[in-house]
Amino acid sequence: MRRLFVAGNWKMNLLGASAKQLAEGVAAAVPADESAIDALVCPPYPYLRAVGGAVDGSGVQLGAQDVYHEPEGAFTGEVSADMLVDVGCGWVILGHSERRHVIGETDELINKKVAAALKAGLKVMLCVGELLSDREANQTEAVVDAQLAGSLEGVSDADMAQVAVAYEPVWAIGTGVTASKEQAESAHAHVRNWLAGRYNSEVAEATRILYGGSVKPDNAAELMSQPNIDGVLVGGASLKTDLFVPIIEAARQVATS
Ligand SMILES: O=C(CO)COP(=O)(O)O
Repeated sequence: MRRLFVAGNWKMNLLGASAKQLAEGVAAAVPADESAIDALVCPPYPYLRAVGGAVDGSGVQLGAQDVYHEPEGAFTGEVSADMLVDVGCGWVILGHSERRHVIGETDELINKKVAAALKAGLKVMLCVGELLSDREANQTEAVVDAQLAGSLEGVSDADMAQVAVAYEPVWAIGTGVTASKEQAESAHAHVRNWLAGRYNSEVAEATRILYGGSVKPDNAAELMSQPNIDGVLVGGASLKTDLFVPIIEAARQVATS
């Protein structure tokens, strides 16, 4: 049975005081002995330590939004996987559509980052998802397949225990347009099928596939009730305690119903 996973991607939002306050609010909703669900917050790099301190002793895990693949050296502005581990991160988001489409990251670069993160002991939340134009051209599955294949090149069956996939259709991110539960479930089932083909049925069954794209308290339970949707990666609604905590509660309700 896959454990439902609620993750917050704070993107480039908040400042020190508001980040700490939000983290405290989320921590208060997830006790250290939380048994039903997993919860994760991914603040910007400068606030990792403070947010890590605020969630320490709760059931909330800490993650970063990116990493660089080189271990150390003359890479101005970049942050290594060992640095993320050193400041208390357990997870890193990789391949987010904003990094693919705004910053211009390729599957090849994302693949190097995946390898570096896994080598350092970080768990990876690998994001994939199609543009609206891809969906309209009936290319959703081909695009997702290519992203998975490129990003997971060289990642072993055993490594996959440390990887979760987030399906985030780009047209649903920050737009208020959520994929319908049928659209999301269909894409998730496709990803699981891809995992079964590339790896095996055990890996496919065990890997968590999260949905991301305009998740809100009022659509979270419906999405997470789908058989292949194992959680949500939340952007905008993860920035407010009174939106993110109800999504955590929705997950708990689905998990225990
Ligand atoms: O990109 C996302 C999470 O990584 C989703 O963002 P929104 O929830 O703001 O649509």
